[in-house]
Amino acid sequence: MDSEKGNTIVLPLHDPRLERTIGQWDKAAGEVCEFGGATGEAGIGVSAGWLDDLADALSERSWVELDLSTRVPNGLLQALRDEVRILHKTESMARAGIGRGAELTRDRRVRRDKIAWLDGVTAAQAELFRFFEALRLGLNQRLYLGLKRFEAHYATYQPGDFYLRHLDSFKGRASRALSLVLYLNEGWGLEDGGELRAFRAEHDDEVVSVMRPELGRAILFLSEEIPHEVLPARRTRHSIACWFRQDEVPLPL
Ligand SMILES: O=C(O)CCC(=O)C(=O)O
Ligand SMILES: [Fe+2]
Repeated sequence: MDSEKGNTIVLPLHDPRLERTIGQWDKAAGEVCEFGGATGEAGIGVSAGWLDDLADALSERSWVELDLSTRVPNGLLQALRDEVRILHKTESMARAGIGRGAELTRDRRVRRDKIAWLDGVTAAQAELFRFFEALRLGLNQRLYLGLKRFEAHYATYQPGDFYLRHLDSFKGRASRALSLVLYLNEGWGLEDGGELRAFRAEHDDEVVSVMRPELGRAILFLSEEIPHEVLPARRTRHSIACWFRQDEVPLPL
């Protein structure tokens, strides 16, 4: 049992901006749209060519930076940002831990963010989950990762909050295989800090990517390969972290 999940609050938001997003997935997808939405009515902006590019980048260097603002409708990004803001303002987010279940520890020396798990119930989350599912299926076909499911949480870092260098998964656990972080902050400047720094590999100090957590930007990386850290934020910083997992039932990290 994941004690963190008990703190999730679901807000039944109706957001008219989302209605405009139906059909925009197709537009964003370009010529080929591989997967329909769960109900079949809305195509998703995940084209075969784009999946090929992602798979190539992941197999060559284990990470890839993405600008999802050209693929994910802007109304959806804004609706997700509004959800996390409401969760934060209503103090509905719980202090994040490290590990799971019996191994869960909340060590403020390591990470200071607050989180709320997504359950896909609001319209915005349901749409985002269709996008994650299309990614899962498309990358499984190309990389044989055996991704069985995904889990995702909102995270909020307040000024001064950080997350020290870590791996999202330990080798051989067959749990979290692929990490995706999607950022939800408009007008994030260099002076705002809070960058994600990704390193080449364990025991390697070479920085391979520095991400400013701007709305719609995202990074995808192999959970067991790429150590990363969140530098101290100087402004409230919102994001969604998603992990594609190889286990059918939740196991510790
Ligand atoms: O928010 C980020 O940039 C990364 C967060 C992270 O590394 C994590 O939650 O495991
Ligand atoms: Fe991480």
